[in-house]
Amino acid sequence: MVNDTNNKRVVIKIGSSSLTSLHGEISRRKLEKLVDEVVRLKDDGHEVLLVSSGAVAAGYRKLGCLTRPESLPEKQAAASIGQGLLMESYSDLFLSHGYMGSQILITRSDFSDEDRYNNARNTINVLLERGIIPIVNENDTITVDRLKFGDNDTLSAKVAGLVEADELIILSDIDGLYDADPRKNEDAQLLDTVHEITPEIEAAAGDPGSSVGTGGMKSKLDAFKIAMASGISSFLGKAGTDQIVYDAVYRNAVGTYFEPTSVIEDLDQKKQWIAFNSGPEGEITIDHRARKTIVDMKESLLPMNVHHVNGRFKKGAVVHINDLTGEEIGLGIVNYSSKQLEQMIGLTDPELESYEKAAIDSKDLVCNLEVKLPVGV
Ligand SMILES: Nc1ncnc2c1ncn2[C@@H]1O[C@H](COP(=O)(O)OP(=O)(O)O)[C@@H](O)[C@H]1O
Ligand SMILES: N[C@@H](CCC(=O)OP(=O)(O)O)C(=O)O
Repeated sequence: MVNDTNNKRVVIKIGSSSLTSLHGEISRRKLEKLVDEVVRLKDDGHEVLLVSSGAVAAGYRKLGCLTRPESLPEKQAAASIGQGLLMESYSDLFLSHGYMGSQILITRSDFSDEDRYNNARNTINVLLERGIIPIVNENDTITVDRLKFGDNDTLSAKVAGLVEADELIILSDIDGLYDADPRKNEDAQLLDTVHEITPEIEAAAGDPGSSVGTGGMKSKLDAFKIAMASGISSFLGKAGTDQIVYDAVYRNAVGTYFEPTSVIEDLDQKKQWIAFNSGPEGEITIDHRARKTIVDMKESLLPMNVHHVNGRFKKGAVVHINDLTGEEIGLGIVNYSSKQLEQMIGLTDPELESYEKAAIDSKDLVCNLEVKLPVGV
């Protein structure tokens, strides 16, 4: 994080429709506008990281497709062309202002492995501290569907958590979050501040607004939930509006501000990784009393509280924790393999004494209540 308290670490996510024309070309004008704003923030001393979509949208035409392709191999081939073109344009524009951009392509599996996750953080920190503008996108060309983040909205929130950003700004083709899908309801009202993403707000979120957008408002809400639980202030506003990014950082912009969750402690880096990035490998079931211990009293889960084990996992794996009704309570990192845990079930207290460690330490345990969203988003 930057040292001067006035200077912020800002993550800006921009969608495909805000960077490209309808005909599958990069819009130099749109890109220039964004770059000008980033440059202004940099000149003010802020650190800026961009999460930029647009690889598929910028490449499909050059691939010979008249419209955005549907098939995965064609989308991936288009991204392979478009990503290079996007980076070329960003680099040119940033260099013309004396700044340097750098490319970072991430897959979901890079984030589900804790070492690679920490490594990504170290690399990005070096770039930010040296004044470079990292430009992140999903590694679309090689990622198979089931391993995709899927949309850059949640990717941007996970990246903001990774680098402990102060602000996450998501730019879209709409000027904020409305209390109803504005395409279906002309009386829909813009919400200027959101403290909690309630079921009513979720019900009002619809699909993408353009033929090139992928996430829609639903994926933006998932992103804001992650940011809020990670203690990051966020903003949703309309790309292309005059100095929207600059004004959002100084809280003068028209749009929707999402406040970090205050009733809940911010998740530390380890818990953020467990909750939002890890790939759980199995399940353990615990009883009602143990649920109280870990959820209400925030204590470690002891081996004697493990009722049932599902799946094969090693010590150090992340597992789902369920109660006896099957409801998920949270996620945690186990200190024992599934085989060891199974052997412990049914042992008496004195027999369990030889196992010195908890089944899951409280520092490695995230409960749904803590993050107020389905864990593992
Ligand atoms: N409650 C809502 N408030 C605002 N926009 C909404 C809402 N529900 C659905 N939308 C639609 O979501 C679109 C933005 O998502 P998307 O098309 O994925 O944008 P982008 O390509 O900028 O990421 C808006 O254009 C709007 O039509
Ligand atoms: N990674 C993809 C974009 C994925 C995505 O979320 O797109 P968008 O909804 O336009 O932000 C690309 O660069 O084409």
